[in-house]
Amino acid sequence: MKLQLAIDLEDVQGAIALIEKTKDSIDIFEYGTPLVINFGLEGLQKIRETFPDITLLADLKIMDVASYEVGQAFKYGADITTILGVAEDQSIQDAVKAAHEAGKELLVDMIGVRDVATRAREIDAFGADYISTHTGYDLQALGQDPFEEFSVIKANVTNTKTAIAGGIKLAAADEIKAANPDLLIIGGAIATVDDPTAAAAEFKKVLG
Ligand SMILES: O=C(CO)[C@H](O)[C@H](O)COP(=O)(O)O
Repeated sequence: MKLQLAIDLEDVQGAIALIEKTKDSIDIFEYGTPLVINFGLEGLQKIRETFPDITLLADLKIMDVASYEVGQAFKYGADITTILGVAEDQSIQDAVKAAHEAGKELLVDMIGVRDVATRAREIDAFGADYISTHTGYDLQALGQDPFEEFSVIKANVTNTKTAIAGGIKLAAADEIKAANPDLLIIGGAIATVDDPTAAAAEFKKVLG
């Protein structure tokens, strides 16, 4: 199981400091959607220049103009970018093609998808690299978590690697182990605690 740290609530210097503190324990660093909105892809580029060798995911949550936007993520230093599962089939197919032609990877975020089983089978057939269940902050606030939907996704894909995200804490270690995703995406439980180095190391020790 790979561990991805989602960096959502920092500025670019804060993101750099967080990467420095956690890089011994983290496999993939996510330049989160709020950073994309606040600092653009120039912020991503600065992180890439600072850390040439880390694996970087740009969480663009693409909805349209897929080939162009996927290309921009990679031009500014990403190794992986994201498109929404609710986007048009054509957009997801274009995004997969653009990512693979660039020798990079695409993650499909299933946030907001209603018929998860059917869409998971379709995403699998499109050849995406990762498919992620994602309980967003707005539903986390209502007490929801991603584990039930994750099991539906896992049961409906054969080739696509699975990822899980949405308010996950280390207290859920047993559920995480049972779910056994290829990629575990953690934001606040590492990024917003007093000692991110220790929190990341603990996740790696228990689950990595
Ligand atoms: O994509 C996101 C929000 O849209 C977050 O990066 C993702 O939910 C992981 O963060 P957290 O563990 O804090 O929920």
